[in-house]
Amino acid sequence: TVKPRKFPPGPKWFPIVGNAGEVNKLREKTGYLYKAVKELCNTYCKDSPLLGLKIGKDKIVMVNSLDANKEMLYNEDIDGRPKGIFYQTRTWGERKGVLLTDGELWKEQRRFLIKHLKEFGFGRKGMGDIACTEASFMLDDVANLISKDGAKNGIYMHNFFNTYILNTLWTMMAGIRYQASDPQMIILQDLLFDLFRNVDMVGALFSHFPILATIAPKMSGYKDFIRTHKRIWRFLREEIARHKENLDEDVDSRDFMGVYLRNLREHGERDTYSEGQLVAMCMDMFMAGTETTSKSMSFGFSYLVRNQTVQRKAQEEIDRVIGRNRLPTLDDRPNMPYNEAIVHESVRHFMGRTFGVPHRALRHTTLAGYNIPEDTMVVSNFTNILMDETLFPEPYTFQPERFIVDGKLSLPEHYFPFGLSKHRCMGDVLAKCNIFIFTTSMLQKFSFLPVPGEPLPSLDHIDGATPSAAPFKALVMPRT
Ligand code: HEM
Repeated sequence: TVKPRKFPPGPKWFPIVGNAGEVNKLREKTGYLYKAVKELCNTYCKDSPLLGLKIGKDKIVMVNSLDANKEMLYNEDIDGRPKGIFYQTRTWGERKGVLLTDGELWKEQRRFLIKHLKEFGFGRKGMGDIACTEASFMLDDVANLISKDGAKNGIYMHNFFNTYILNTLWTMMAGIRYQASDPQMIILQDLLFDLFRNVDMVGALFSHFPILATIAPKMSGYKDFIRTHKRIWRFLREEIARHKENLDEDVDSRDFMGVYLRNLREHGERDTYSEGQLVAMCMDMFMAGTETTSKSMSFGFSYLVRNQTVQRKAQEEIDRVIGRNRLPTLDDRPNMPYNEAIVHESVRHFMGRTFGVPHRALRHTTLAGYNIPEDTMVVSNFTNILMDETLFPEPYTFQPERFIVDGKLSLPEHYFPFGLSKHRCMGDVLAKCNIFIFTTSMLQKFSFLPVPGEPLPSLDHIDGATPSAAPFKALVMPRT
């Protein structure tokens, strides 16, 4: 309960629980974790860019200003990822993967993943082709949906993109795509939904209070966490086994599983390379790459339905640059600053309602003049940057124009929703490619209108491990 010397300001720490009670109360009152943090900042750190908390066993520092975030992201002493039951149990008690690891394993495996995805998946052509193929399937599905009678009442859009985003990732990882109605797709979506439920950006109840995993496994979320992870490990291991069986025949297959397994067969399990590591990396790609992208798109579309002027401008650019006779490709992107700006504005609205992936102080260090003890969790509060009205005027409106200067796309240096420096997002290129291809393909073929007699999509969102646009429908009309 005694705060370390010069620890960032924040509420008083109570024995055992720390500030868990106060944070929870505020979260319940405001409905959102980011609003709870904002209220605490207003009370305790008017003159400080940092808020210092303790939740159960964890010391947590929220980084609230632009400058302090840059300082933190470039400080190598804060390049760790949190340790503990939550972060290890997800990978059967060992630290594996690339999203929540640090040290040699993270460095080596991050390098491998980036190199091979560049060659086979993230390379412009491979990635663009996968997105375009998936977009065609998506357009067919929309056409089928709106040919049905019920479509007159609008189509739910807030989770519409999940299937297609998931397919682009799964194609790169395992060379597989599923129809939206395929039982495997339904299982996969269900697994991911469970994976995100009951956790937030800084962990779960049992990670702050590990004793609860033993004495109250159900109530603390531990039991569900284990159950869901066992299911996802099984799902991935089954696919890995299938890949292993076909490794000799599929010599040309370029998916990540094949590449990793061939590497293991050639050099054996060694250093940081293992089949378990492959399972963990696939899980990380799902966790980091699916909801982030599809939810950015649903925020984007909720605003496009609200703001028909933006939609019309995007369609004018699509008609002018591409026309109606062929689908958009990545080659069109440099000629379409307005649509590209829509991509960035969609991502801003998503990240502007959440926190970054937590870092951990690897050793005692300082940040913005405060002491940060070893093992403190340090978290970027993206709301304070991406929704700051001095940096992004009228932040809760959707204005692609804010990213356009003299007719060209121009991103300010305070726009870094994918992070900065060594832990920078590994999927930003893929995310931007998918959002561009999917959004322009949809807007080329269809218009998305408010449903007559129903309210416009709400500006409120649903809190969770990642924020979701509130459920909304659009009346989808083919463009003539
Ligand atoms: C709109 C979509 C996305 C956003 C806004 C986003 C944002 C971020 C952010 C803020 C981080 C943390 C950076 C840090 O800790 O300093 C991150 C890390 C990461 N992202 Fe993304 N991401 C997106 C899509 C993706 C996709 C599609 C993939 C994979 C295919 C992906 C894979 C990763 C991985 C593996 C990391 C961990 C990197 C590391 O620690 O070295 N992300 N992302």
